[in-house]
Amino acid sequence: MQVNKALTIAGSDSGGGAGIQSDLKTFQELNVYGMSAVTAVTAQNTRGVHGIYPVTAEGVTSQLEAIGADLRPDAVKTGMLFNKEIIEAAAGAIKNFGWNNLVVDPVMVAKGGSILLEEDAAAALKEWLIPLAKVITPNVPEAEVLTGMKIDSAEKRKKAAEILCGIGADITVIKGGHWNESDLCSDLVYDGQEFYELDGKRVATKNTHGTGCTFSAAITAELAIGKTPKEALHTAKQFIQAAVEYGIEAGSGHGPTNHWAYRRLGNAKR
Ligand SMILES: Nc1ncnc2c1ncn2[C@@H]1O[C@H](COP(=O)(O)OP(=O)(O)O)[C@@H](O)[C@H]1O
Ligand SMILES: Cc1ncc(COP(=O)(O)OP(=O)(O)O)c(N)n1
Repeated sequence: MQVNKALTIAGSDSGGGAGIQSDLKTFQELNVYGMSAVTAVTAQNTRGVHGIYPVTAEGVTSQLEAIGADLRPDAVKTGMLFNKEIIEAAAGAIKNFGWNNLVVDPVMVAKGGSILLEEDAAAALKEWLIPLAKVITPNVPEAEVLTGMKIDSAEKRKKAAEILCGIGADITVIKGGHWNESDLCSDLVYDGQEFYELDGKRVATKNTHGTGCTFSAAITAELAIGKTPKEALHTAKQFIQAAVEYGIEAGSGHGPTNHWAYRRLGNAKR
């Protein structure tokens, strides 16, 4: 049986709600075979991050070379990369293997405030990784770090998206989870030519652990099966909306999103 394949280059979340665990569950739900290169092991639960154990850059390169030598991912995403050595290793392999169906989720800080990207590594993201990206998916605080501007109005959100496409991303999505728009939770898209919104309803819930990982993994899965970026973004937004609406009550902190809600609700068109 021929299947489409997607690769996540990201950190492990022992709690299962974010990171590679979230990405692989999302790939599976969207009928895509999932592969992973682990960048860091985190000791994490719904209450927060208790420890971070990075993999060496050599270890990351080795995983990527093993995948690249044998399996051909149809799309690739990056999540938590933790430091500039790992960013360089990931960008090098992505370039060498010509993995140009690339989604970059520039993960920086976990809910609860733990640092998932060292401070001096944001420049490496801009220099080495973002120029390779088909889609980049910062939340508002991440877009602020990457652009160096405060985003406190709709105009500034657009300006930031233009700057990020200027750095080299084909498409920038500035996500709306941290953007206070009353009962809306829409994400702004800029494709270098036009702006549009992925419309969503804000769900009043604490169970939002892993929203960004799940959303970017859904985009990656859809690109892997050959959807256009616009189609992939549309489906990913429906996927995350369902995953948040039916968020899972687990643990005493921020529970995870529900990866199977989209399929169980009968939204899957395939
Ligand atoms: N409370 C919510 N209700 C509905 N959608 C949400 C909610 N919070 C986040 N989302 C959606 O989840 C996705 C991830 O957004 P965000 O939470 O901003 O990312 P991150 O997890 O990287 O901080 C976006 O599509 C966003 O609109
Ligand atoms: C291992 C790991 N990777 C990424 C994150 C951040 O995930 P995100 O989807 O932004 O969700 P929150 O942490 O904000 O809930 C993570 N926590 N762990």
